[in-house]
Amino acid sequence: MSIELDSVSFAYGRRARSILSRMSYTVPDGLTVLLGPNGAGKTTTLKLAAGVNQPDQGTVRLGGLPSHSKAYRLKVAWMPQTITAMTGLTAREQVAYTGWLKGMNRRAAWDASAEALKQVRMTEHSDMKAKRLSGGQLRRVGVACALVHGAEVLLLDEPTAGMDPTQRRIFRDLVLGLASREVQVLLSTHDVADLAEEADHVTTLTEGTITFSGSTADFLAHAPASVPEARRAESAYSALTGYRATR
Ligand SMILES: Nc1ncnc2c1ncn2[C@@H]1O[C@H](COP(=O)(O)OP(=O)(O)OP(=O)(O)O)[C@@H](O)[C@H]1O
Repeated sequence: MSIELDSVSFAYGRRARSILSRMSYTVPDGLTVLLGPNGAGKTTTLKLAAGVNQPDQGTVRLGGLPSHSKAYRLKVAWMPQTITAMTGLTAREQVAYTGWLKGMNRRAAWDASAEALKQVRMTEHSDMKAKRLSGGQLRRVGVACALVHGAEVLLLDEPTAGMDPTQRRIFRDLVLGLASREVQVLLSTHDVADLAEEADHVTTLTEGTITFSGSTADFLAHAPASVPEARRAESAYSALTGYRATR
């Protein structure tokens, strides 16, 4: 079962220009990296896929469930670009609270919170006030919030932005582990080197248009044969979009 955007159009406001026009896209299985430059429409696409925003035209569905339904939102978890630490709450309380908001009872949310924090390797910080966590730690709490209610699809918006190389590595291993446990993951980034080579699929978005969606092998095949292995993802991205990759 996959999220399907069917001929979706979206503008921020009635008179605003359309950010997406008749976009059709099926989120692939496994781990997909959504690549695109600043302003390409990655966040907009993820918010539509999460049911946070509704399309002006077209439909967003998961196995027949429309994205405005509660059942849809229970199957899908979205991690926004900015995670807000809740004043006064510990990391564990913040994650449990998110589970409770998703409809879990208090006990289940409390237990699931510990499990989700374990998955993101934050157990030792679970009793720290969320406000006192570092940016990278707070992002991991954000992932735990996305994991807490056992969603089938995780939509992660620029989850590695602002992380140092060590945190990036921890995060990369975490995401790879999640996707291998049969959770569908769609992760946006403008850092091509991030995960593109380890992902199962790559989708590129340029000015609101999907310019490529396919297997990672097919994506990398767009790099000229002469390009060294370490630069293949960046080169394939430039060949497909005309944009230089950023780091
Ligand atoms: N709330 C908003 N109101 C009006 N316009 C918006 C709003 N959010 C985004 N936009 C516009 O929509 C377009 C796509 O933005 P979006 O955030 O989806 O891109 P993105 O690919 O996620 O970019 P970034 O990598 O910078 O996060 C941009 O032109 C942006 O200015």
